[in-house]
Amino acid sequence: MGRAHMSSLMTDLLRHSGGVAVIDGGLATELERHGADLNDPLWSAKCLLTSPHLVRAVHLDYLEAGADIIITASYQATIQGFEAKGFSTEESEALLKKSVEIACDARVIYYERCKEGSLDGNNNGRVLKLRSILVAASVGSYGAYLADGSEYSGNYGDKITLQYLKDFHRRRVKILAESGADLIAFETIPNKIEAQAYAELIEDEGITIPAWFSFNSKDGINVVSGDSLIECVSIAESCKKVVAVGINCTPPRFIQGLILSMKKVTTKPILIYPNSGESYDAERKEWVQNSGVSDEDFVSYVDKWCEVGASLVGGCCRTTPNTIRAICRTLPHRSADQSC
Ligand SMILES: C[S+](C)CC[C@H](N)C(=O)O
Ligand SMILES: N[C@@H](CCS)C(=O)O
Ligand SMILES: [Zn+2]
Repeated sequence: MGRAHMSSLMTDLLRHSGGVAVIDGGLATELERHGADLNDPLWSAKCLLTSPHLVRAVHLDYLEAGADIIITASYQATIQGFEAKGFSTEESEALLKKSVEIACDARVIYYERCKEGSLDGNNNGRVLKLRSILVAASVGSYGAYLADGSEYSGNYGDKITLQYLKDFHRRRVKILAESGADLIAFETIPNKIEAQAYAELIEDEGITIPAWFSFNSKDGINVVSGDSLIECVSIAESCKKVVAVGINCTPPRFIQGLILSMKKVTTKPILIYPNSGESYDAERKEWVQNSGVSDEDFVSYVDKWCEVGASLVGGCCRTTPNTIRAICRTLPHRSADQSC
């Protein structure tokens, strides 16, 4: 894929979707809501082994809720993590590819349903609209691999160098880039060193699909490690293969201020997919109940986010297909053709 084509992937999607594209909601927590047990070092990637059909069904639910981009179940899928479970390197690489295949299968099924749905005219509230859909291959941070909630602290210690992080992610990123995904979603990036590692890696390895960089924050000012958001976003800004930059898995109340900060240093499309605002107990691998916002409250922010500069909006952990459906309904250019 040439450079021009890389940047046109996102501009074309935004043009087709009327200026704002919709990202899916939390995949992992939706799998959990359907009964999956994620209390495992692989977290959601465990479902690639135990319940691929459920992963596909959840991708489909998000497409039928109106998402234009679905994110694969590879957030915590690493070759090192699979090998620790006894899989060979080849098997581990195949599991990474499988995460993308499942999402691509869901897209094919969705397009078939669109054709059938437009024939029988009864969509039961589902969005069945032939449109551009992108599959984003998730890459969670080194902290996610540690499976101790480190992606909410970003404190890796002095031993974890830039070179270490590049080597940790290298093979996984190459496999995902060649798996048929449309782009790579570097998500929940907790610190500057990991952003730098990704930026160098995609250049050094000649990665041929575009990427987005998405950071998380717990104070509405900096990224979770305390590193400057401005410096983190500047790394993304200087990387030509990065076609969007933004924030995910962060409470909705912080988002508006974070968009305004990012706008000072980026001209790239800004993406926003906050969590429900609930907090995560990393030791118990459980969410602290009743600490978040309702779908209505979440959606009440969306217009403002778009007004101040967000071009891609969705949800992260503990948001559901209902959240995504509500986001689509609130976007004026989409509501008219929701039930095609
Ligand atoms: C974004 S957090 C909720 C992801 C889960 C974490 N890496 C864990 O394994 O507990
Ligand atoms: N996209 C990820 C979560 C990132 S915090 C997933 O739901 O698996
Ligand atoms: Zn999340």
